Amino acid sequence: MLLSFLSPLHLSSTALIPHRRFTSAALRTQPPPPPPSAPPQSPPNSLSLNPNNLNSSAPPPSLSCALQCPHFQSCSGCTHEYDLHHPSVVDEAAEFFKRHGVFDFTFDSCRLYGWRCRAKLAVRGSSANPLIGLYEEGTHNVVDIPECRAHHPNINAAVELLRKGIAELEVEPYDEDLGTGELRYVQMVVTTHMSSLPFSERYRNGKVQVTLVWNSRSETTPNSEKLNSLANFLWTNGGQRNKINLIHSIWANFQTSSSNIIFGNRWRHLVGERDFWEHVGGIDIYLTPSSFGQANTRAFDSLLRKLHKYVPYGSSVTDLYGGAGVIGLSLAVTKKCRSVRCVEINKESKHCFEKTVSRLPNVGDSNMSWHNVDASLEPLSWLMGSDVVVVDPPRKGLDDSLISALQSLSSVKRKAVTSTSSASNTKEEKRPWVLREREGSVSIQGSANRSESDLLPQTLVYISCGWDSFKKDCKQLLSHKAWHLDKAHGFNFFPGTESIEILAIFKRDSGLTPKKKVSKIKKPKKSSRG
Ligand SMILES: C[S@@+](CC[C@H](N)C(=O)[O-])C[C@H]1O[C@@H](n2cnc3c(N)ncnc32)[C@H](O)[C@@H]1O
Repeated sequence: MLLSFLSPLHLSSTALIPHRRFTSAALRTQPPPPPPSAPPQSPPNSLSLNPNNLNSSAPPPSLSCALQCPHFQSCSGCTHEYDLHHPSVVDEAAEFFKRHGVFDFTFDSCRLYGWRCRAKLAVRGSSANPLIGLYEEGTHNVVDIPECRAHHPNINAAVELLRKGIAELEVEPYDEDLGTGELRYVQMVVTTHMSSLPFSERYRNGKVQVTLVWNSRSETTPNSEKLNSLANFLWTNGGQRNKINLIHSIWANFQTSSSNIIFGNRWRHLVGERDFWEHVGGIDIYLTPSSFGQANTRAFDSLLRKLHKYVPYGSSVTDLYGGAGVIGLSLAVTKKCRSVRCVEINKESKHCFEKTVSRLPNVGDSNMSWHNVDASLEPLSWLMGSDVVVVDPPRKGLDDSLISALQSLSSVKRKAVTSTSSASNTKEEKRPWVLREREGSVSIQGSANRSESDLLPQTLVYISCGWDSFKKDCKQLLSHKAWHLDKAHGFNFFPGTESIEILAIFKRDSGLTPKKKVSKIKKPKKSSRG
């Protein structure tokens, strides 16, 4: 049997193995959790860590930053119950960066509760008693998590509405062993972008886009009537005409495969607003239910705002592993970039890129493009022509070919590369992968027309969700003396776990041994008195 543990931690379309839990049952005290609609405040946000103090004896667990979730022992989502504001990997990270010359690593503890704006949940059990949640660790038993402390409160509210709908309409949850039943999974994604509300009320009033993963090939199969009834139930009882006004829209995804892949290829918009917008990094971004999206909207916004500080105005930026180009486009607007090229393997993101560009303010001068390309093929051609390269790879880290290209930049003979570069050579192109790439590209020409093909990146921005792969990649980049680490920051993207998001800024070394400065010996001034 295929192992498939559904974990909320990461965002692939397959289920993942949950983290091992490190906790002492004896430490578990049970004060009643505060109501989900009023999450307690996070502690002060940005902590500057002094690595010299990090080994002092650990303070006793404090309830002020404790998870206090009734599902903690059974659900596989969270692995840590105490000190949510300071996962222990932060201390290791501070030490690591200190060893590599960065002494002012900071960690932003972000929002500790109600932070998850994107969740994929399995639906099992029976129509009279549906279970909607994650797998118990090491099993395929789904645990109901109605009071999850990580979920945005409106995800929990939408799950409760779904539970009622399943019972009332006698919708059959999926049976993994038999392959029978109707509803397999549900994805809930919250948008907090409601410009009609004052900023302080937007997060709390987030609306939920619901995707029902239905066990049939398409909307024409006999059981699709039940799907429409369930969508109508949710919309009537939680849509914009209802006073609860909780649901943004309802989509269906059709999946009959017996594998552990959550989504099939067929998506249908059923009811509510089709367009889904969020606001991060100073821009409105467009997402479809099938797009990659960060689960922790607020923490991602903090990371982007920090990142803006390291990109000079008017830069030329390449955004590798760029998804729908959120990072690149956010820089295009806030830093008035001359050019932004986004490189992404998933062609589904192209539409989101185009829609996002359509709402960007004041980017008249900027050339912006999106390319449906594997970043590991011909990576040098994407590095050339930019001052700043941003990489935001999946958890496994950078592809080897990209690391080699980054290591070799100093020795690149500019002319030789630009003449063969797929990004710059438009004449008589015969290479099939380049031709395919052009077909999958979108290009928005601004008025900036300076030739940039001979630029070499001076700054590398590495955004990482995989601490182990980051350490490995970082050591490789530093070992060739091609780059040095300049700054590093951590963000609490997944409170309750040992995963943190890293923003690291590397600067390129020329590869030349610096010439010794000839010190000018000042002649002593002659005293006017002789
Ligand atoms: C962590 S996500 C980051 C997405 C985007 N930067 C964002 O914040 O929305 C990693 C992205 O890399 C893409 N990806 C994975 N392997 C790739 C490759 N070899 N070449 C280009 N993109 C790739 C994935 O499809 C995914 O969209």
